[in-house]
Amino acid sequence: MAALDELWSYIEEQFHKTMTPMSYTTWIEQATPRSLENNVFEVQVNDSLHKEYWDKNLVTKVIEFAYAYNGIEINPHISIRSDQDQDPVVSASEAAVRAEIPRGDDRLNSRYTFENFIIGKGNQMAHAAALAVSEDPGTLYNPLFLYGGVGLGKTHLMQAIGHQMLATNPDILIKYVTSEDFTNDFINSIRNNDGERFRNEYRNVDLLMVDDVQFFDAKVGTQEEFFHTFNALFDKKKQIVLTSDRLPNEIPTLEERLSSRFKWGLSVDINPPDLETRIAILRSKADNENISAPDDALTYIAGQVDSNVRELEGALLRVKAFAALKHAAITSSLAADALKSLTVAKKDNGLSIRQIQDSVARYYQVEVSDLLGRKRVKQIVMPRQIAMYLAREMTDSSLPKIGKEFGGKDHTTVIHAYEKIETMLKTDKDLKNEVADIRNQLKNRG
Ligand SMILES: Nc1ncnc2c1ncn2[C@@H]1O[C@H](COP(=O)(O)OP(=O)(O)OP(=O)(O)O)[C@@H](O)[C@H]1O
Repeated sequence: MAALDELWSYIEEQFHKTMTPMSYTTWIEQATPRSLENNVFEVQVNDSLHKEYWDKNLVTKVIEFAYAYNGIEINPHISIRSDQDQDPVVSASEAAVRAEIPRGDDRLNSRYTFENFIIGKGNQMAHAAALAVSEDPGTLYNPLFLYGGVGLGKTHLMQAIGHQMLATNPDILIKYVTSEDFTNDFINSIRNNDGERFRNEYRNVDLLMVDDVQFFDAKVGTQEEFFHTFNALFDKKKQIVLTSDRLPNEIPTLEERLSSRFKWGLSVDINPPDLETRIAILRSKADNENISAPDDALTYIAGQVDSNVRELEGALLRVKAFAALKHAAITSSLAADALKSLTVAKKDNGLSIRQIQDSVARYYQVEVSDLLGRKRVKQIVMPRQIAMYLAREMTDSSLPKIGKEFGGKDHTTVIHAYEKIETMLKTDKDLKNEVADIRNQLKNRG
């Protein structure tokens, strides 16, 4: 093991000297050396994209470094770690010294940099793809197509590519537009009879970023114009980055020739962040904005908003404003007060936590007192977590209230139960059916 650790330290040191801090964080810090036997050097990485990058760009260097270190020729073998040994949530800014980023295109948001992007399970592949593109634009993945739900960081990652490319070479030309801007520019160019200026503006850039291509106008030849823009840039090996809320072939108004081109490069999705990542995002946001908030308050907020980072950030700002109004420090109970109206949703009227506990206990043939107790046997832990999950899903109760009604448990216990069941429901069909049964029983209660 010692030989492995020492070799890895040496390799890390060499990469540290030669890579940008952000690349080092993404490619090296997120990799784990596993073994060194018969000169086969096993390294584990997060996903197929990291593996591809390693195989293409880093393996040869590792061989060279190892040879320089002890004169032995090793054979690196890069494998993808399984889901269980994932090591998510990397705060990029922790490890990376903030790169000197010159002022870029005025339309770029200065906050949307790689340094400000928190990497977690849902976005690590998209992040790695974006970083790879910024290091090697126009060749590796062209176009890069980022897709996923609302407010999950697609625009942020896309603009981070722009910032990073400008940081590497301030002379490059970049352009960021939404698909609607493109349409308007095109229509205006026809109206003003200056098609040439329009074409110059779009076809002479090194990086073209088009946000929200699901809104591409189906009329007035816009898509035809974009088709020619795309071809012109692609032929010159200029990088194109696109975002959308879904895959190209799922956009009904998108012409087939565009949709097929959009798939030429790499399409990568961004999924909602898990609890740990949400807390890390809030912590980074709080630090950046000098908001003093204890961990449990951030955990509480992260438990309330789970599928949209923009709303998550909004919730933090709301708590901050509420604290200022009350002249009070931020705590988890203040956060609960501030966010009360967020949790009052369209939920089943009049359903109590007690009714949920009764139904779940009956369904799994356990005692309600077991659900409220602290026994850790599997036959009880699962129904208890399911009951907490349903209490969160089907009532307006706050997390602390749910915790209290489950025998005085902490709200973090409720959040963990919720997250666990939510994750399991994605893959476990039996559990899905059971939870659906209980929901139906509760809905049809007489
Ligand atoms: N992983 C992350 N780390 C830090 N901030 C993030 C992260 N993901 C999203 N954000 C922040 O969340 C907000 C919304 O992100 P963004 O606008 O990029 O989302 P989007 O996916 O493009 O949304 P839309 O579908 O509405 O276009 C931004 O303020 C962004 O900085």
